[in-house]
Amino acid sequence: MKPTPLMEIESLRVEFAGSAGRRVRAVRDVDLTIYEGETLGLVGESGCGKSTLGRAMVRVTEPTGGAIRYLGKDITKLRGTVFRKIRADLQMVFQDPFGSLNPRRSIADIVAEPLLRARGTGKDEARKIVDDLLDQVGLGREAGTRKPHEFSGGQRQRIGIARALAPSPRFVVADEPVSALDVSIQAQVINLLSDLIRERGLTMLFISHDLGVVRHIADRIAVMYLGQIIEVASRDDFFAGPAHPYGEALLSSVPALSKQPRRDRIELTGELPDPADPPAGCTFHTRCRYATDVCRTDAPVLREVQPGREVRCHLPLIPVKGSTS
Ligand SMILES: Nc1ncnc2c1ncn2[C@@H]1O[C@H](COP(=O)(O)OP(=O)(O)OP(=O)(O)O)[C@@H](O)[C@H]1O
Repeated sequence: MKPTPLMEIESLRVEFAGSAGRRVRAVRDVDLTIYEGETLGLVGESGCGKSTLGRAMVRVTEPTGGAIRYLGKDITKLRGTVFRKIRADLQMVFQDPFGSLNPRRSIADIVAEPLLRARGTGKDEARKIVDDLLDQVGLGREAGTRKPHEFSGGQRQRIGIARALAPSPRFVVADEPVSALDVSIQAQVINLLSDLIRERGLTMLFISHDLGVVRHIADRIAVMYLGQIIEVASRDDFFAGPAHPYGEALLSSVPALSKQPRRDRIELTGELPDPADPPAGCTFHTRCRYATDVCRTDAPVLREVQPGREVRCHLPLIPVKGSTS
């Protein structure tokens, strides 16, 4: 059966005013499709634009240009009640559960809030939904009467997840949901998210700089570099060998995941260039060990090199379909 696109991002741009009148192009003409029921892992170094893209998809951050189609409908210009209804379908789990929970309110009120606001659910029904959710995320309904400071980091992230799921969303952006947690707790929260994704048929954008975490949860991987998507592949294809030199370097830097012998590991040298002033040609050429003249002058486009596999590179590291060379 052909997968149904749930979110289709077209030429999406997000720009911020930087210092000295410069414009930070955090998301640059991104095209990306997320299919119903899948978890897409979005990876890349800090500052490459992952959070901005995720936040723009659910319009926590307003895009500067381009389209975000949710079930075929562009939601970038929607306002008022029409948007509020759709907004309930699109939720976010944040990295820092403590920072995103109001310390003075009870857990039941915190979890119920998006349900009452976005769906207009009655108080009694909301209470029942909240109780069930607190059970489902493993805290137990008794947790509803307590306050955020009474919980550990992992428990607070469970509260954050319950709150995001309260309005029964179809699409969830999880932005580094386990990076603030101890490694021993990370696996528990990832397992919980995986169970909830399966039980509820959720579609998810899972943002992380940690490839080890992404490998446990994502069906497909999208790699971002300086505001652009530079590779999209199934999880198995990506971990078997990325097609973009940047993905290769990222994977090579995680010894436990890399298939390369130690002596062949590739080091990613140099800083991420300034997003307000990206290099000409391929933006990765300044750090790429394979770069040739064309990479310094011509910007590559994101193209399908094998079925289901896209790469933005003049010299991909895998055979290109239809190529005779
Ligand atoms: N509100 C803002 N105003 C100005 N610049 C911003 C703003 N938000 C993000 N940026 C800049 O946009 C670029 C992308 O940031 P973003 O947080 O999306 O990256 P990221 O890949 O999610 O990194 P991290 O994992 O560190 O959050 C960075 O250069 C960042 O400094």
